[in-house]
Formats: sequence, C-alpha cells, structure tokens
Amino acid sequence: MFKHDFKFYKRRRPPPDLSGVLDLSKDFCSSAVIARRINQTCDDMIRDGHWGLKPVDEWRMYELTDRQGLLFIPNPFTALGQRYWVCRCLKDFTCKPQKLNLDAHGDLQDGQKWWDTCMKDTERGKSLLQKLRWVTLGYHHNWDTKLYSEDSRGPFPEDLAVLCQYIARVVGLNDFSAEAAIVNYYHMDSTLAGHTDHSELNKEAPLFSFSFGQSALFLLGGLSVDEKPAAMFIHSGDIIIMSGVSRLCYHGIPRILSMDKTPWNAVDSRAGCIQRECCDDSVVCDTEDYGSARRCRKETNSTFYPSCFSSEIIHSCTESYFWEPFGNYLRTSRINMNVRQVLQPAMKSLPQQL
Ligand SMILES: O=C(O)CCC(=O)C(=O)O
Ligand SMILES: [Fe+2]
Repeated sequence: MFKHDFKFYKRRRPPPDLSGVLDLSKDFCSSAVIARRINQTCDDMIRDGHWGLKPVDEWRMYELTDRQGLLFIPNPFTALGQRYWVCRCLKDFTCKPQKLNLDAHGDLQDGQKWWDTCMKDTERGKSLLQKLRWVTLGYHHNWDTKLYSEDSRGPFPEDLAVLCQYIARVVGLNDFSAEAAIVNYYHMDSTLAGHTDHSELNKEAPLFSFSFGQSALFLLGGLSVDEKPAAMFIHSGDIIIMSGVSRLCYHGIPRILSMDKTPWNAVDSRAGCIQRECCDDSVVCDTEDYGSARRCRKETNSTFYPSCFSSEIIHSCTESYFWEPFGNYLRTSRINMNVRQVLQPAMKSLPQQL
C-alpha cells in the first residue's frame, strides 16, 4: 500500500489528484486531525524571538487521528527565523567537520567550503550547488551499516539542540537531547523513498523534522508497508514530530511542490522583533500586546533582533545583497533538518560494539 501510494503521488503524467492531501495550513477542521494543547508556560524562553520562533500562544498543533504521536506544528517561525535556519543549513552546516554526500566524490578540496565555492560564478560552482543532497551533524549516520559509532561523531550545533529541547518542552515531551541530524537538500525532482528511522539506540525519543523552502508531499504509513499512508503537505517552516507509535512508522517524500508560499520573504525591520523588554523608560516604543510577548511596532534606528542570533548571520538574513543567493536557492529547493536522539537518557556515549 505504501509503495502504491508513493508511486501514485510521484507520477508526472498525468499529474496525481491532490484533493485528498491534508493541508494543515488551511484544513484544520479535518477529522483526520485533533487539535492539541501547547504548554504556554514555556513562553518565557522565547519572548525575544529566540531561535526565530513566534510566541507560543500563536502556535497551533495537531495530532493525526489514526497515527498516535504524529504531531504537526504549522510554521511557528518568524520570517527572520526561517532565514536564519536556511543560512545555517546552507552556509554553516555544510562546513567541516560535518559530513556531506559530496565528500565521497572528492568534489571539494581540503578546506574548501561548499557555499563559498558555489557562490563563485563558475560552471563548477553551479553544478556543486545542485549536487548537495545531505549533511550529517553530531553522530554521523552511516548509510551503509545504518549504525552510529563513537568513531564517527562530530559536534552538534548548540542552537539546533536548544531549539529541539525547547520545542520538546512546549509540546509536553520528555527531555530531548539532540545528538544526530540529517539535513536533506531536495530539488524539484527529488524524492525520498519510504523508510523507517531505526538506527538510533533510543527509539522512544521523538524525531524532530523542520522544513524550509518549497513544499513537499509527505506520506506517513504504519509500522508495516502494508498499511495505507496518510498524505499531507509540508510547507516552509512546518515542524513534524514523530513520537509515540508514529516514531517507527514508514514515511517518505514522493514529491516536491512549488506552491508559491514564501513566508521567508516577509522580513522587514520588525520581523522577528519580539522583545522581552521592548519598552523601557529610555526607549520610546509603540508596542502592541501580542499574547504574552509584546511586539515592537516602531521603526527605530536600532532594530531589535533576538539576542541569540550573531550579527554576522543577521546581516546575511536581512541585507538583500547577502540574502539573495539563499532566496534563489530556495526557489527550486527544499531543506529538511531531521534531528534525533541516539543515546538512552543519562548515557554519555555509545557502547564500543555499536
Ligand atoms: O524530508 C523529510 O521531510 C523527511 C526526511 C526523513 O525522513 C529523514 O531524513 O529520515
Ligand atoms: Fe525519515
């Protein structure tokens, strides 16, 4: 059943009927989902737009009715937040010591950075831009053995770990420790075949999936390939959490779709400007109550940005000259950060034999 539906949605001619695909950016009254409560008491951590998230009282969350533990949060990111993660995925996570699919082909010489090389206006740069398929962070996923090992472990980006830990708290899951990630880079003709993610020693910890750029069709099946999958759209900024029973369910991406939603484009001087202490006596600032956070409404000379963003990355995200190549990449691409916990709670490392 999974393969059958995968083929159906992958088909180019004639194009498949997409009317049965769940779209949680609009379809939130569907009987296929149940609205879930968000733990609003956690809002203190992101009042100043930490990691590019909107205040929690603006989030919505759904669970699939017949797939316990499949949680879907339609885009909780600010436009600036989306740009931040896109820059991280393209410019930073593609640097050594992270592993890239390109390593095997010898496409990059020692010390050469993928994004910088692509940005040189050469034929080689253009072809390299299309060739990046995946990057692994933290415990590097071994695609052949499907095992993680201490011998193949790099640093895990602190900001991504904090983002996942925070979201886990907000959605009421146990402490989550981000230890491995696959960043997937898709173009308009890319697909990801049905699979389960079972390499992790800890299969109870949820899996966090963040998507940016073009939309995708996501199929979520059952524990066996014989079950008919649910089909849903994933748009830019959407978060999927595979927890509970759905953690080990078959899933795949039969199609990337251009759906003309570009929420990362709304960056203006106020985007992402959600301040913990927007107004004090010395700053005259027109604010609006914005749930438990307050959004600065005044165009000020000094725009406030979340303190966790480095000035270099804010520059890349907001100056149109710097942002343009990232925006161009997104026009025909989708990026997915897929984050996992590998170890059991309180474990510091993997046993030798693994
Ligand atoms: O791109 C996606 O949404 C899914 C990626 C995925 O399933 C994986 O990396 O294991
Ligand atoms: Fe997966």
